[in-house]
Amino acid sequence: MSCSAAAVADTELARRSCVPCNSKDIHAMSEDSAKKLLEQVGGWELAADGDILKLHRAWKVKNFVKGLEFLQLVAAIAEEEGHHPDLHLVSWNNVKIDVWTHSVKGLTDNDFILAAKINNLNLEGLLSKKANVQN
Ligand SMILES: C[C@H](O)[C@H](O)[C@H]1CNC2=NC(N)=NC(=O)C2=N1
Repeated sequence: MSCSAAAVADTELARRSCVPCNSKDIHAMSEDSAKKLLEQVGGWELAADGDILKLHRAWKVKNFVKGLEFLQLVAAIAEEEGHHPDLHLVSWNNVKIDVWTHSVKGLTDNDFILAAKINNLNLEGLLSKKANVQN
């Protein structure tokens, strides 16, 4: 059985746990570091919000209720990890998620760990078949 490099890397990040964001040792990473880590979280892109770098991904879901189910799954991971993304359900069937570390106004490993864990969710039955290339 073959497995893509991205899928393997996703799993490595997904096995890690987020660390508390209020530590003094936590700093926003450079854009170059973020670009390197981005290769390990398929489907996510970097988005600059003013000076703040964020991770962004969008999915098209079957309907509004399936979108809410999706967000509940993400919320459970966020609570487990103590790291919380910005969640959007837009125009009834578009789930959009931004992940960033509020305390440092930028990206940390926590954001990539969370993105990898979101990528590992089983979204069977939730996504629109037409519009999603990945997951
Ligand atoms: C104490 C605790 O780690 C912090 O309040 C957390 C909670 N969740 C968080 N989530 C995100 N995305 N960024 C934060 O800075 C953050 N802070």
